[in-house]
Amino acid sequence: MFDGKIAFIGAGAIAEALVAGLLKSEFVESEQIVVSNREDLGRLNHLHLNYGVLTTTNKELAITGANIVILAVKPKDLTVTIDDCKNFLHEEQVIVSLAAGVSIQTIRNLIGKDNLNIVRAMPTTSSFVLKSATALSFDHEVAFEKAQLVEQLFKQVGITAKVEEEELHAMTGLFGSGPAYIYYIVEQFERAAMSLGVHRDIAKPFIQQTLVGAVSMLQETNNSPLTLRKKVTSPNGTTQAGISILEDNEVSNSFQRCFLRATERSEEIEIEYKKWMKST
Ligand SMILES: NC(=O)C1=CN([C@@H]2O[C@H](COP(=O)(O)OP(=O)(O)OC[C@H]3O[C@@H](n4cnc5c(N)ncnc54)[C@H](O)[C@@H]3O)[C@@H](O)[C@H]2O)C=CC1
Ligand SMILES: O=C(O)[C@@H]1CCC=N1
Repeated sequence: MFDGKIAFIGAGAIAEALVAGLLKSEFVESEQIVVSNREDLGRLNHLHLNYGVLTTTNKELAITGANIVILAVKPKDLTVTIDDCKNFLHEEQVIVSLAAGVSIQTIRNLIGKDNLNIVRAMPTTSSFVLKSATALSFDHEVAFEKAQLVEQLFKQVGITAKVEEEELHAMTGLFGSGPAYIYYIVEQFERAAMSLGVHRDIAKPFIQQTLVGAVSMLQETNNSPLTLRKKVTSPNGTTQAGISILEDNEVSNSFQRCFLRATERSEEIEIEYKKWMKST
């Protein structure tokens, strides 16, 4: 149990997933969380009504007294957001940026103060159900106990790994975006089930059980995905026929290109920011 205050700046999808997860884990109580965003009062009301957290559009109110400040805005909004927040940020706090691709150095420059504790975290929306896989990267200046606190926080909502900052690009392209790739596959199952005449009420639990079953097999047997796939695939059977279509269409290459492109996009965001910083 944490007895301090957490401020979220940005009230979108990932902020909600983290708020829900942290409350579910009982790491904090709702009065210890304050969520702020620019102007969307509907969004703040939603969070207040559903989670009981404090909400405000006033960033000074949100940040004052907070031990942990989580920047949960899109990379494109980070500059303006930090500009609004920087007067209230100080070295006693730990500042956690969730923004894909924006480096610690850039964040430090935007805030324009020394001795800040800056951490980058790349959680997933599965924080909502305490199943995030969160990559963490710590600035060398982060005090030991602050680093521990951040790690403890993200461990409440899933698993964590500490990585070098350069590795965050790949961790973002693979795992930050990861749930979306899985949902995309589920969408394909749903489409096919519908067109093949499987009733929606049956298809939905069957698709979910197929995913859960496969994940449990990976977790609970010591078998590789290839071994497990081979056990499903009978010679000249249905699975082989299905997989042959994926292979004919180079779906494996498409997946590799997808992960690479997502990783590159994170790198591009970093470069775009650095260029922009130089030009101002
Ligand atoms: N959605 C996801 O699965 C993940 C997102 N992230 C990162 O988290 C950040 C937020 O992503 P989402 O929650 O998906 O975005 P979102 O668009 O759902 O939410 C962004 C929030 O920021 C607020 N905002 C925008 N400008 C602001 C300002 N000047 N001051 C205060 N609030 C402002 C918006 O009102 C909105 O509530 C992004 O940088 C993204 O890279 C990281 C990991 C996973
Ligand atoms: O799509 C994005 O840019 C963010 C980062 C990882 C997940 N969502």
